[in-house]
Amino acid sequence: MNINGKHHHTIWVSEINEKLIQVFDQRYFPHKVEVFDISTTDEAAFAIKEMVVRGAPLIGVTAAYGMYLGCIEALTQSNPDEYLKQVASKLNATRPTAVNLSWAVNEMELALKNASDTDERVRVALKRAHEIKQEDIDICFNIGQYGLKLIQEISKKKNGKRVNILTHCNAGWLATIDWGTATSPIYQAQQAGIDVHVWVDETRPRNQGANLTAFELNQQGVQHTLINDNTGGHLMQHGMVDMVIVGTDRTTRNGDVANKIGTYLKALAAHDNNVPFYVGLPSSTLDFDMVDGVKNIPIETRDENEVKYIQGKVDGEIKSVLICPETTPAANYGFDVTPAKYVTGLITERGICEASEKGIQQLFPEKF
Ligand SMILES: CSC[C@@H](O)[C@@H](O)C(=O)COP(=O)(O)O
Repeated sequence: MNINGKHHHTIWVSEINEKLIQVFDQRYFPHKVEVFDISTTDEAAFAIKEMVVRGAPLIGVTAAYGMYLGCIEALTQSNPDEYLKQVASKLNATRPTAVNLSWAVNEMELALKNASDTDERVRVALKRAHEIKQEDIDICFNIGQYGLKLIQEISKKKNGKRVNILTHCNAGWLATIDWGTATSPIYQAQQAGIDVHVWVDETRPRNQGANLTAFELNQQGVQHTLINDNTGGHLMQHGMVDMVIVGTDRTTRNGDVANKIGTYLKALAAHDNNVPFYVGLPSSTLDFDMVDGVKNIPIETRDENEVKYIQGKVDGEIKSVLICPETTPAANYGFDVTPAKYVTGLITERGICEASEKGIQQLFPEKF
């Protein structure tokens, strides 16, 4: 999608140096558009952990390129195989909830199995990382095609009147490579000429809705309104939300959905008000080995200062402001799990299915 009218992906290999991976530094959007350089595996791990890049699919692709950098670093190691294993563990340990991370590292390890020597490994790793990146673009486009049909149906029912969609956090193109998951249907609806408007949850504590989703919708010219995190229920009670679309960091084989903290409360409000609640996801976010997400999905906890301070622009400078007594302790759970029974459907690259083992199996029989 575009920034200031120019098409970009969220991650790319430098045109002048094949050993340099570059990303937008998402810690500073919307105030600054800055590029962050990743030329070592430590920098790749830092970028994921510190949320220079974030969003499950982009975390996965960054880890894939991290493995490629690992293959380059392994060239000068006495035990390259052992070194690469350590790189895989280091990347896997950066963020626990998004399963795309371990999925991508595993895909890279599978591709590297057949490489004959360390030089060959570097070539294979770069090729596979490029493929994973391209696959994500195609997958997100397809999610958009299926999701578009849902928006078209609502638009038709409303005789072309504005379709109001609520989203939480950022499952937009900034969380992927292009298109996004939750936003892909929205962008495609906009391109199809549908009158679409997005309620953007600010998404405390890190405000990915305010900082990222509002930024990217604004850049694409999609009508949107920023709301604080507690507003969705009220809007739903008053018929002001036609559907909810969110992303996910891990969805279990029975359809339980882990996503940014606060998603569960939106699902409860949607359920109580008969508002359809959809989840857009690539199959790399499906954890086919796990059931009972509430019990089993590891939930990331982060630094309490993310809750105690708010980052914003003051007099032209990005600053953090304390919003509570300095000694008040804060809890910072990054994600919650919405049980499958509250999910109307999963929008995947292969179509839309029920959030259940049966529904997922119909689309991905080879995984069962
Ligand atoms: C397509 S992105 C899906 C999810 O990763 C997204 O909704 C989300 O919760 C992102 O959380 P973040 O902590 O910003 O990485």
